[in-house]
Amino acid sequence: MGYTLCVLGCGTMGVAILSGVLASLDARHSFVPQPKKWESHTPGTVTPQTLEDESLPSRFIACVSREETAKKLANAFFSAGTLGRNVEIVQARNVDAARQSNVILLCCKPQIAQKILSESGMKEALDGKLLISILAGVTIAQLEAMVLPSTKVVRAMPNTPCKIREGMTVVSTLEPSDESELERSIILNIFSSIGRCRFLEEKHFDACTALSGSGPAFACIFLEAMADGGVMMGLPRAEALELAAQTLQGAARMTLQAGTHPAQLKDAVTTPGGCTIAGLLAMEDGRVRSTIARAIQVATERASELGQPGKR
Ligand SMILES: NC(=O)C1=CN([C@@H]2O[C@H](COP(=O)(O)OP(=O)(O)OC[C@H]3O[C@@H](n4cnc5c(N)ncnc54)[C@H](OP(=O)(O)O)[C@@H]3O)[C@@H](O)[C@H]2O)C=CC1
Ligand SMILES: O=C(O)[C@@H]1CCC=N1
Repeated sequence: MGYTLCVLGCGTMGVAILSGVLASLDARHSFVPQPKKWESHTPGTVTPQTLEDESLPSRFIACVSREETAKKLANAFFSAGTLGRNVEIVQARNVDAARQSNVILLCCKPQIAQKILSESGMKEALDGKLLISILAGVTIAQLEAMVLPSTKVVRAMPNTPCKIREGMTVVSTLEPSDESELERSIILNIFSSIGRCRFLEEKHFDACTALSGSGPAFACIFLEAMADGGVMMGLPRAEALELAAQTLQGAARMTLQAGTHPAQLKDAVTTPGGCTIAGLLAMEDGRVRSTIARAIQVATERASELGQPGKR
């Protein structure tokens, strides 16, 4: 049982998603399976058990255009050592790969989508299938214009931490229908196995692209700057990075797990007349909040241009 998952354009994000999904399947299968209870099953109906089986990938195809990239991918997945779940790496054979697959994850650069989706035979290869696009700025309407009406197009905006199963993915909302039950399950199985996943209306996608898609880069600037400060004050570089990274992770987890508001967290650290308030005032003097918020604004505006041929 299980379906074939094809990654069309398997670069940084394709590898991150596939690696995370393979690791999650390994984790799932490392448990000793419990004997399943017999349950009545009317043919044609979808029980939770069959839904689960059908919504898990069991075969993986990764597509690239260059031989050099294919070789790099083979090494990456070989060294990942996933429990015998091989990834078939194909070069310049997108249509054939899509034909053999049930779910297609479009992970190429936004400007390559038109070229890949208009390859001879691609429309037919995608007929009746689920196409999940992670492309920044390319809308569902634009993608639907490139495929047959029978292809179900969904957008997702993941981020690089998917690779270690700490990702954040936003998926475009699905209209409730019988078919969307299995699609929802497939999408959730992919993205919630590699981090957090939530559905949001497509109108929010450019903002999500900037905030969580680009966000790891912004967070790394903050992380590096904190570590630099520690180095300036004499801490060894490696320890300074460890302290900064774990501190950011701790603060983020307190917000996510305990639901504590960041302002409350900040106030709890800030002893009156102490060193934290001295540091906070220095940050405010540097307009750190508006700088960070403006970065998200500018990145959102740029994301909206990435689907427009004249502005890429
Ligand atoms: N990077 C990120 O953090 C995020 C990126 N995104 C989105 O994900 C998409 C991919 O980004 P990213 O992974 O960084 O990009 P990469 O450049 O790393 O990956 C693109 C991949 O597409 C392949 N490719 C190019 N042309 C073709 C073709 N004709 N047929 C098949 N494969 C092809 C390339 O292979 P080859 O080298 O062989 O050409 C490469 O492996 C973008 O649309 C981006 O907007 C979304 C969220 C986060
Ligand atoms: O920089 C970009 O365009 C992509 C989209 C989100 C993260 N990287």
